Amino acid sequence: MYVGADCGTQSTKVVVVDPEHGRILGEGSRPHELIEGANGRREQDPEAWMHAFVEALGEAIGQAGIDPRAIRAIGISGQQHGLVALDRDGQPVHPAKLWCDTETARHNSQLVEQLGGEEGCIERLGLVLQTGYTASKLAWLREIHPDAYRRIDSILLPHDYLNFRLTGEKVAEAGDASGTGYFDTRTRRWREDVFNVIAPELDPARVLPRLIHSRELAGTVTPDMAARLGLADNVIVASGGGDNMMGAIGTGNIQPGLVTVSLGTSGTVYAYSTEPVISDGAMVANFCASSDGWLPLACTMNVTSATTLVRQLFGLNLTDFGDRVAQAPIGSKGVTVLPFFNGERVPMLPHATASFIGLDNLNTTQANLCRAVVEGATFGLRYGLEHLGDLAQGASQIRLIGGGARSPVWRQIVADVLGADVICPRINEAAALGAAIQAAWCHGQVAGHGPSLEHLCDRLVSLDDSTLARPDTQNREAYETVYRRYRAALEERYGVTLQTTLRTPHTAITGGGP
Ligand SMILES: Nc1ncnc2c1ncn2[C@@H]1O[C@H](COP(=O)(O)OP(=O)(O)O)[C@@H](O)[C@H]1O
Ligand SMILES: O=C(CO)[C@@H](O)[C@H](O)COP(=O)(O)O
Repeated sequence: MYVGADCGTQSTKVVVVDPEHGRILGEGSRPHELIEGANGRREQDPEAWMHAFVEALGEAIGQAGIDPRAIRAIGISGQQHGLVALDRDGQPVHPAKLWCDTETARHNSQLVEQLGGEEGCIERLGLVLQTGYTASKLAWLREIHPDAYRRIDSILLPHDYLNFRLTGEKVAEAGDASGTGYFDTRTRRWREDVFNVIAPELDPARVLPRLIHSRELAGTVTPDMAARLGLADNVIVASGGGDNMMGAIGTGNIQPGLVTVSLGTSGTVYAYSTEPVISDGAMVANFCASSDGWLPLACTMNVTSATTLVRQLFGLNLTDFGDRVAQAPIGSKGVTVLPFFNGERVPMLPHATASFIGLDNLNTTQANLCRAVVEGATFGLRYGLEHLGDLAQGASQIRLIGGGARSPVWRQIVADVLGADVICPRINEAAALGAAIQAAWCHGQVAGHGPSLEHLCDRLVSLDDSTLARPDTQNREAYETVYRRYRAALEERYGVTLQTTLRTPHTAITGGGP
């Protein structure tokens, strides 16, 4: 049996799988609290992740009805980019600053400038630094909390931290390391020179974790932790990876031709590539996959975070919210929402706020506002998809994951807006499943005779035909007009247009929206 856990922004989800029989045996989840403050501060206590993991694991094992001593390996997936800075006793020097924190926008702009602008970033890192990435969080800590900064002994990402708590080892792999901003995503190596620009007082050779391949072990569960979790001795902990990298594995997106879209707290759209992809701008991040290869990705910051705000404003539960969305027509009777409640990454507007545009005395209804926020969040993903150009446009199918994918009406909106067949895996918690699959892969690699990752994905990633949504021709046409309205609002309010060129060593792809 193998365990996969995904430490998302809102909760940690755990699955227990039996790859031999291709079965998911149990699932569990526990929420985490978000510490929010002025100026875009969004932080979490790393201890809360550990607590949630332990509780969710207990629930998943209980549901599976298995003896925990039958578990062979664990894989951890985690929200990307969070800064977990530890002192020499392994204690956080400050709460973890998260991917969705925009307090560090100024520090990010300064770093981009110091590195020679967007071109300089691409030359050194293979991508352009964004406010959400780890780098500016470290620069912020250095300036705002110098005492905490001085106590830094090691720097980890959220999933690296959970690996450390389980094994006592401080390691990192390329997928999640891609989002730090001090890692070259083409050569899959730390960029010590860039790290020195961000944190000149810290020695990267000492504070950065050792890099391992994603098929390698992070370590084995320590005896104390094994006793706490009821596990057998020497349970393996796989390298794990960022939640999007694990979502790719958990949706079988490990070779070119598929697109995965996640409707989580963030929205992400990504496609596997066998080569690094170089964008001439910041919209597409040339991240590495947590298997082999690369995972060019566009991330928007306001998906279920935005829909939840509107849903809660009207005091609706998820079912009633879905009903309201279904009651309104396409285009929400002229209401356009730019849902940038948290600021935004794609397009790069860290200081933006949300806008409700076109409200009048007839269209200001719960149904129109609920639908408009869902449409706005989905348009953001289309904008991201357009930046992925041919990498995404040739895709045969979109595999839809994340909490929002549970909504049938939203699935149809995604199919109509993105213009492709949309289907969900049977297991909604695809990142946790991907982590379990990676754990089984890694376990096999250590034994020297394990199944390939492709084989494991074939066995464990199954699609739920009842979730299939196909684009409807009339709806698509209607959405072209509504999407143009959204883009016009984006341009008018923020001067944002779509212009990007993606390159691999062999191709040049120009993305172009209407
Ligand atoms: N049927 C649904 N319709 C819309 N949103 C939903 C639905 N089910 C769950 N969600 C939302 O999904 C979010 C959780 O998604 P998840 O992918 O687990 O997030 P994360 O990984 O970022 O913690 C919550 O905000 C929840 O309200
Ligand atoms: O920052 C990114 C991707 O670059 C986000 O996708 C985070 O990885 C958070 O994911 P969710 O909690 O929304 O799953």
